[in-house]
Amino acid sequence: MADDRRGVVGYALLPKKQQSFIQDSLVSLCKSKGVDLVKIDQERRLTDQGPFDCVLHKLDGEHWRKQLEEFQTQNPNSTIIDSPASIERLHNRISMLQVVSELKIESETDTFGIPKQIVIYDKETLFDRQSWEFLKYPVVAKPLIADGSAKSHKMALVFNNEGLNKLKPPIVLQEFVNHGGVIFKVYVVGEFVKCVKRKSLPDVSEEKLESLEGSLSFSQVSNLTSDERNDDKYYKLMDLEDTELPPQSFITDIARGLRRGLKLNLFNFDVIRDARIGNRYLVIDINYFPGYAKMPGYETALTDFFCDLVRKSRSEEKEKDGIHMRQLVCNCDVEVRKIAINTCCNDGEEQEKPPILQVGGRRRGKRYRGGRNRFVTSLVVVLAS
Ligand SMILES: Nc1ncnc2c1ncn2[C@@H]1O[C@H](COP(=O)(O)OP(=O)(O)OP(=O)(O)O)[C@@H](O)[C@H]1O
Ligand SMILES: O=P(O)(O)O[C@H]1[C@H](OP(=O)(O)O)[C@@H](OP(=O)(O)O)[C@@H](O)[C@@H](O)[C@@H]1OP(=O)(O)O
Ligand SMILES: [Mg+2]
Ligand SMILES: [Mg+2]
Repeated sequence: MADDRRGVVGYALLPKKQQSFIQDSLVSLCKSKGVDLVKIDQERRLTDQGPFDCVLHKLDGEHWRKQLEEFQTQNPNSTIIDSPASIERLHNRISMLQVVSELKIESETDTFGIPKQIVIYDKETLFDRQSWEFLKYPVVAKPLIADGSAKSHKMALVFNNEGLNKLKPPIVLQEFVNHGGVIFKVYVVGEFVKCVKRKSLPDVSEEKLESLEGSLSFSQVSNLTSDERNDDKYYKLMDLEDTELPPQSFITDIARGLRRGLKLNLFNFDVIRDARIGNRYLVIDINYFPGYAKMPGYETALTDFFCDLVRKSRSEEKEKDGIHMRQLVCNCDVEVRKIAINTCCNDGEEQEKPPILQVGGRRRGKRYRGGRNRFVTSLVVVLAS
């Protein structure tokens, strides 16, 4: 780490996410690099907890947003990963993919985009086939809202008009693009980018389309376990090994562009290769804070990212507002504690000392913001030089 203090990353996650993400292997690798992962108590005010160099979260709601705002105001040097406003954009399947259309990436061999799609708000428009005649069957019907609920993952592959009856607007109708039954999931962790293959829905040929009835409902296909897939003849025939990954540099360019455009650090996106064209890639979904534990080498990628964040927030701390500051960092035992407080605290002292810009530390497991106190166990004092 940049200084002697250990980095602290506070996390606020739903129980399921916490269980999959906060694994011992990640916690101990972070620890060995000087960063502690600390669970945020969601029952208590965020501003009463910490200090945190970084707050990592996947929680929604106005109450939580307010907590984050308040925390950021009181702790301008801490980083919130990621900002609720940026995450919000991914909760709507139209705004989610808009950013892809705005990307400009040069490649001589490959192209990218999104499938043709339309948002349908009511049944009238849904059954008015003319209003979306530019879409050919089959189409995928997706709930417009992608808020992480089970409902928001419930999709239908619609083969003909008959299949429209079961749909419940607001939905996005998206052209189903044949892609060889394999989807590419691209995981992004700050600068880090990793592309993996997963099973997807199989291609639908024109002949098959004619014989298929109405629609097929499905949910989180690429998350099914191999047992679940093998039990179902629909998925049995596909083979991942034979599929070539998309060019790494092309995918990395898209990932970097999306990261900038979305102002997000932790997300993944699903890409399919259009079987009709071969070198055309379509982004069909973007997810905030996905299942990183399924990504090979997730511990290293995340640990490097956290270390980087801590380093950056500390160097910003020192050069904030153009003032060069000195930091006194003490992990106090009784004697050092006395000396540190006597040396640093302004109260009642007349001798010349550099002005104190910021005092922080821990007292009986709580945050300490200055003043004399003999129970302070660690102290960070920022002095103007
Ligand atoms: N336009 C499309 N063309 C072909 N297949 C598609 C298309 N859209 C979705 N799929 C298939 O349906 C699956 C689910 O779609 P999508 O990724 O949009 O849903 P999701 O519930 O948001 O998924 P995730 O679990 O990744 O959040 C995809 O993984 C892919 O297999
Ligand atoms: O864990 P969470 O509940 O956040 O679920 C996320 C899930 O991760 P998991 O594998 O840990 O379940 C992700 O899987 P991968 O893309 O990485 O395969 C993806 O399906 C996200 O869309 C889910 O987020 P949601 O859209 O529901 O918010
Ligand atoms: Mg997806
Ligand atoms: Mg999704």
